[in-house]
Amino acid sequence: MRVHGEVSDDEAAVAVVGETVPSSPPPASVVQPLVVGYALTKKKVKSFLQPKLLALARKKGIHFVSIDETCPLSEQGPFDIILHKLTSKEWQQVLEDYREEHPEVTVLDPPNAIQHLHNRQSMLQEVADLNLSNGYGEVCAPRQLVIMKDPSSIPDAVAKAGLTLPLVAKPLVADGTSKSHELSLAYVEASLPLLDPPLVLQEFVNHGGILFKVYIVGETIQVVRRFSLPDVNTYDLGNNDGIFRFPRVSCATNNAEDADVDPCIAELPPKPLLEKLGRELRRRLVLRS
Ligand SMILES: Nc1ncnc2c1ncn2[C@@H]1O[C@H](COP(=O)(O)OP(=O)(O)OP(=O)(O)O)[C@@H](O)[C@H]1O
Ligand SMILES: O=P(O)(O)O[C@H]1[C@H](O)[C@@H](O)[C@H](OP(=O)(O)O)[C@@H](OP(=O)(O)O)[C@H]1O
Repeated sequence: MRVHGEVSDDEAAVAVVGETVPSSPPPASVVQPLVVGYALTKKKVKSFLQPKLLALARKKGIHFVSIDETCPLSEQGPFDIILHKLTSKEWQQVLEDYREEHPEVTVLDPPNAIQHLHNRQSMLQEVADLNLSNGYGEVCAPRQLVIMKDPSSIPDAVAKAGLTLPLVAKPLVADGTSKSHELSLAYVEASLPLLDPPLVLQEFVNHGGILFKVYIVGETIQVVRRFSLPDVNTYDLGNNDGIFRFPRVSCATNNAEDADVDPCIAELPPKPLLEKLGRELRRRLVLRS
């Protein structure tokens, strides 16, 4: 990387989304901007590269440049970092080739590391294998089962695996599409053949209707409180046929920061536990951030 550390407002380079990188070297007294090339879907550009973030980046001397996927990557840049979230096989290959040619550029994250995260089975297996507990608490994954096809086989598969209803069903592939974020809930066995494989089935875990979403970048941890599915009781179990679908249960608009909930439920998870979780997951998943 060419530049580390912050620059003052006066020194900061002007970052414009989609702007090309200046090729002539700056005077020695001017700090070079950190150039982040980004290859993101339109949806992600809209949600992520918001004016507030761009203004902050500008202050810090970080320069975002749009990558044109239709042109050779090596002819673009130079970049310090490539930030990407595209899933095609061709793009993964382009990135792998680029990484070999440009080991000095940080690719966030390397395609082979992300493979794990495109599949909920492999992603959650890492959590299940963590076996993490310290003086502050414990991290576990709900019991789960993968169904690849044939919805009519689900009741038998569930019985064989010893999973207890109700079950949540999540698409196996987590590729950033709206469909991949859909969640289904089945209370009774007769509803299970209505599900749509390939999917991961998980035991429903009562958690007081509040979820903590943990964002980790390097050593920085940010936890937010969101509304979630309410607890299930025995009445629900006997009175809900069919499949209940939830598109975005704990999305940003379901903010529960100021909700009037039992402090025992709303209390944030202990930081030392989250620090250990972040470190362990990063190591196991070979992720950079
Ligand atoms: N096993 C479970 N028991 C009870 N509720 C669950 C369970 N798994 C997920 N949920 C609920 O479903 C929501 C979506 O879960 P999912 O695992 O799809 O999260 P996610 O992929 O991290 O979602 P996103 O990144 O889209 O916010 C959670 O926010 C939570 O409210
Ligand atoms: O807004 P929060 O609560 O942080 O939830 C995010 C999800 O965790 C991400 O998985 C979404 O990104 P993808 O849709 O690319 O997976 C991401 O999608 P977005 O970038 O389109 O907003 C968000 O839904």
